[in-house]
Amino acid sequence: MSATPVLQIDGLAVHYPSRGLRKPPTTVIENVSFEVGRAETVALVGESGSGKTTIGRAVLGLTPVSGGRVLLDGRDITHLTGRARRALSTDIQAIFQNPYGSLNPALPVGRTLAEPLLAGSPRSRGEVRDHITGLLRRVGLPEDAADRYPAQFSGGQRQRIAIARAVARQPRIIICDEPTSALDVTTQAAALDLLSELQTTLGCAYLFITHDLAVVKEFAARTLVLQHGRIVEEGPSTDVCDRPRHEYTRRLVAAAPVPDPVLQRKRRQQRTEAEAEATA
Ligand SMILES: Nc1ncnc2c1ncn2[C@@H]1O[C@H](COP(=O)(O)OP(=O)(O)OP(=O)(O)O)[C@@H](O)[C@H]1O
Repeated sequence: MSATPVLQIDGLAVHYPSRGLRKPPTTVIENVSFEVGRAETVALVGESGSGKTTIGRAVLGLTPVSGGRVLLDGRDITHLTGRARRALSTDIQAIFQNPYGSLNPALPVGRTLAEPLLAGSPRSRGEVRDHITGLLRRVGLPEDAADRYPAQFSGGQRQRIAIARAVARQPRIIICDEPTSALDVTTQAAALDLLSELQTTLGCAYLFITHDLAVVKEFAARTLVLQHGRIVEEGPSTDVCDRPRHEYTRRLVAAAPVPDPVLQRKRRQQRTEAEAEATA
């Protein structure tokens, strides 16, 4: 018997109100269904405006769902609000494109990282401090980073801080909405390596929203292609990237740079390890 997926999206629909009183709401997502397994990375690609971010926001409870269900470990979380929704932050986290906007500039990094920890079970100051030091080490930042402010870090370092915050309470799944697209190529590769490593050690799943097929192929086991709010193609990332069926993926593949084979091998190895641990 196969294990319950971490995330199940079943017939999801999202409508936004249209401008103008007489106009019916605009359908942005229609009848979208997919699953994400434990320690699995599923990529969500599609042209701008196809609804990728809206799906991520619906999972995070930031956008109201007008139809269908969102299940976390088999539990229906579609319409949870208030305290019940906040309690889910242990299990679902997000990393967004812009590390500049997603960290509070007025708080030292240590305080930002302490927030999710303090929101969980009670801990002493010493325990929190130790945990923060461990998190910073894990994402490759020095201990004294805790006392500095976001403005004192580079874009790549800030994204590492955002990743540290997302993994602080070992969530079941992280919604990654173009987490590397604001970074240069080297920093992007380092951030993806970090996410892979964390998946191997922590076993968290990723729903990875991106426009970058090279990233998809290296990082995600499966890929969903979205167009006008519907899934138009889905399968193992190698199939979607090597034998694209849809016009959008064909165009993307034609425009994608040739991926680095060494990096690809490393990512495949990490994925296999994470999957083996998840099924052990
Ligand atoms: N708050 C909102 N109110 C009304 N319409 C919205 C709102 N947010 C998004 N939309 C519309 O929903 C559609 C999907 O937007 P979404 O941001 O999910 O697309 P996307 O695939 O993530 O695009 P991109 O790749 O450019 O980030 C777009 O047509 C957008 O204009």
